[in-house]
Parts: sequence; structure tokens; C-alpha cells
Amino acid sequence: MAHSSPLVEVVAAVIIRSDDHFLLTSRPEGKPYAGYWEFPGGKMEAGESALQALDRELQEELGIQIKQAYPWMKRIFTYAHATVRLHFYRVVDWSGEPFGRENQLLSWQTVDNLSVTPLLPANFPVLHALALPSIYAITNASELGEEAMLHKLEQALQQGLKFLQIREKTLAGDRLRWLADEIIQRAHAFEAKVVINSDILLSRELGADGVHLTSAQLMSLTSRPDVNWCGASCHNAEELYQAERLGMDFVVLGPVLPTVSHPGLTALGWQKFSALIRDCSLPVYALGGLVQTDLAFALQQGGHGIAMLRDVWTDK
Ligand SMILES: Nc1nc2c([nH]c(=O)n2[C@@H]2O[C@H](COP(=O)(O)OP(=O)(O)OP(=O)(O)O)[C@@H](O)[C@H]2O)c(=O)[nH]1
Repeated sequence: MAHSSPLVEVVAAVIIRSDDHFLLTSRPEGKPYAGYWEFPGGKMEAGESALQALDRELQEELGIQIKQAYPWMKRIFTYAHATVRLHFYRVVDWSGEPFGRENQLLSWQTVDNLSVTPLLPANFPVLHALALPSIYAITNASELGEEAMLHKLEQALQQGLKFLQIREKTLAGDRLRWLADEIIQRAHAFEAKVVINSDILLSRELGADGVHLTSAQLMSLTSRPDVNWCGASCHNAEELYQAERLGMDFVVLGPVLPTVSHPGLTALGWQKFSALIRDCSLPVYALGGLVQTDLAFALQQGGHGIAMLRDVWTDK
């Protein structure tokens, strides 16, 4: 889209408590969209980095100091008054207790039970992304065996796993249908989301929460399949761009590190991962050779979380 006005760079903080509640504030009188609920933040000033701007805004508006913030999605949005580029950060640790220093209202909210309205229109995709957990598991019955896979899944669900992809390339027909059905039933008993690799019809038939498209499917589609959650595998800038264009809910990008399952693919490395997603408007999971302890680093690189096919099923 062509921008008639210059881009206004804005930082916005998704301040998340350990109980997953996040903070919304109401826009003060006198500003465009006064009374609308937003994430605390504001315009970057000349010479400031995004993080410096975030730090300043949170001190000015809420009286808190950031201790840990992760860069997250970016999003360009055109309002009648301006075109803004929003730099979202997830702030997970801070000092001080937030209070409205500019007489704005504050409210701690959850994605499942949002009780304030109206919200700034640019922020809806961000709320959607907040519903996605930071760990994305990928099933691996072909290596573990089907019964062992189900057993490991049960354990992982008990330990808090909330999101997984059924990806069983060596199974088809009734065998895949049976296993997928077993997995979905177990996951749904724990309110975990399940997407199925590639097969949109199977996902609908079994009542899964959506699909995970291969990069080849992603590149050949002209619109997003009509399912609740739709993700895709990406390996480069072109595929990321297509995922944004089609309005995917999330992507995985990799392989970040060399991996046993895809020996032919050259690993991106963390630097390239981070550079590729710097301006991405979607939540991006890092994938490829990762273990659970890589999560913090992936978040620092701008990732939404990590996807795992092996480490997630190993006993800890
Ligand atoms: N702070 C904030 N701004 C947002 C969000 N979403 C969103 O579209 N914006 C837009 O980004 C711009 C931020 O401008 P602002 O008016 O809050 O900036 P500011 O605090 O520096 O105020 P100022 O007008 O006094 O300079 C507005 O156009 C606002 O509509 C959000 O979640 N938080």
C-alpha cells in the first residue's frame, strides 16, 4: 500500500504478568481515539532506539521500569490521522506497580475473557497472537512409535503443553485418522490446540483447531484456508512475505540450527533468523535443532516461541 503521510514510528508494550494477564490502558482525552483501549506506549522520538522509547513511555505513563522486554511483531496501520508502524514488545519483568500517571484507566485482561471495549483497531491481530503459547510441539510417532507417542503426549499435556501439530508423513488413510483422532481427544481434554499438517479436509473432519501448511502449499495458495488457526512453514523472506499477504495466524521459520530430520537443508543460524523476522507482522516460531532451554534466546531474537519435534518429547 502507498503511504500518503510519512510513517510514524510507535512503540507499544504488551505487559504480561506471570498469570498471563496483560495490561491495557485507555487513551486520554484530547488524543485521536480518546477512550479507546490500547497497549501503553507512544511515538519514538528522534535519536531514540525502540527500546529507549519504550522505557521512557512506560516511566512517563505508568511509573514502571522495564527489567525484561522481548521484541515482537511489527505492524503498519493507516488511520485517518496518520500511518503508524507499531513496534510491539512483550514486557515480562519490570519494577514498580503500574498506575495511570496521565489519568488514563488501567485494566489487566486475558485473551479469553476480554472485558474492555473499544480497542484500537490496529491491535486485534496482536490479541490473536497472544492466544498462541510459546512452545509449539510437533508429533513424532514415526520415530517414537504410536503408543509411545500418545504416552509422551499425555505427559507433556499434564506438564502444561497447550499447542501441537500432528505431522506424520509416514502415515496415511485410516491409520493417520485413528492416531490424529486419539491425539486431538487427549489434547482437547487439556484445552490444548491441535493443528494438522497439510490436510485441511482431515482437520475439518476430526474437529482439529486448524492446519499447518507446508511451504509448497503456502506458495501455491491464493487465499487463507477457512479454518480457525492456520500456520505455515517458512524458510526465507519470500515465504514469510506470502504468509503475511495471505494473513496466516503464525509461521515457523527454520531450520535455525542443523537438524536430523532435514539433513539436506542449510541452517539459517540465529542472526539470519532474527534479521528475516525483524519487520514481520506475524508471530514466528523458531524451528530446527532446538531444545526447551533455547526459548529465552529465541524470544530475545524476536521469535514468538520455539517449535520442537524431538526435545519436547524427551523426559526431563
Ligand atoms: N500507544 C499505542 N499507540 C497505538 C497502539 N495501537 C495503535 O494503533 N496506536 C497508534 O499509534 C499512535 C501512537 O500515538 P500516541 O498519541 O499514543 O503517542 P504519544 O503517547 O507519543 O502522544 P503524543 O501525541 O502526545 O505525542 C496513535 O496513532 C495510535 O492510534 C497501541 O496499542 N498503543
